[in-house]
Amino acid sequence: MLKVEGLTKIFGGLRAVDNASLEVGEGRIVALIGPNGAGKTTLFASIAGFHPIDAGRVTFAGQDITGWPVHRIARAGMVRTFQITQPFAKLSVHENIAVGAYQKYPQRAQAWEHARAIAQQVGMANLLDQPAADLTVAGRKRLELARTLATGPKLLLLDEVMAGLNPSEIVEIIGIIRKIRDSGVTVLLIEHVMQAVMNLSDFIYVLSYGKIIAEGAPRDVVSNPAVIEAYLGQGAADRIATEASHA
Ligand SMILES: Nc1ncnc2c1ncn2[C@@H]1O[C@H](COP(=O)(O)OP(=O)(O)OP(=O)(O)O)[C@@H](O)[C@H]1O
Repeated sequence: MLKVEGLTKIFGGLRAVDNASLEVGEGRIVALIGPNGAGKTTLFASIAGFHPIDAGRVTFAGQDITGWPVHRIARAGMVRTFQITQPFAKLSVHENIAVGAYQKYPQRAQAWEHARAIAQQVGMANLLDQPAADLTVAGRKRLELARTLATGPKLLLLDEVMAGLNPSEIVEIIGIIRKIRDSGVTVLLIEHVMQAVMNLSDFIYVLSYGKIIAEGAPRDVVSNPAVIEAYLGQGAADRIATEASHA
């Protein structure tokens, strides 16, 4: 479904993403993890057309989409969420979701009904009439998810949709994301909540200083010494192994 080859994005002198390659197969949930500032959001934005890239190629659903503008990529079926959610505060939850739904259903009545179905899918059916401004953090995260989902994507790029949620809210959103995948939408997600990453992902890529330093099944990736070093600093993998042998 998505293939990224050798993507590089430079800001000034900084290689925020450095020759990164990844693939997301149809129907999968793939995670992109890495320490703060590793370049995850930049990679997402570059894939989805928000930044011009300095090198590399992005292929989506069989088409070379490198250099396409955001709206054309979105129309082709790839949409992203934002870490900082910006709903239309004065509009209701229903209206906010309908804004996304219009891209798929130009007729008002259909968009309205589709928005209702999406609200149901993300557990917001009882909040339809609330102004977005009144939502909790968890509610705003769901609304962001709903707005993008309402556009009818083939591939959803989710940027830290669990940040700021409490443990029970995380469990709920894990269930929602799994259901979204089961409904036929492929998912690529950036996430710091490891419980969720381990629980949800079929495959993980690890980014550090702009480079993909590891990839594989969740269990293999978290025990990879290069990944432990990237998160905890140089020598950490050895220290953990030594402590484990003394335990
Ligand atoms: N528009 C920009 N202009 C200049 N530098 C940028 C820009 N956007 C990001 N950067 C820099 O690129 C690097 C990667 O940032 P990015 O936000 O992609 O990391 P991240 O892995 O998503 O981090 P986090 O997990 O904290 O969200 C950082 O050093 C950041 O300061």
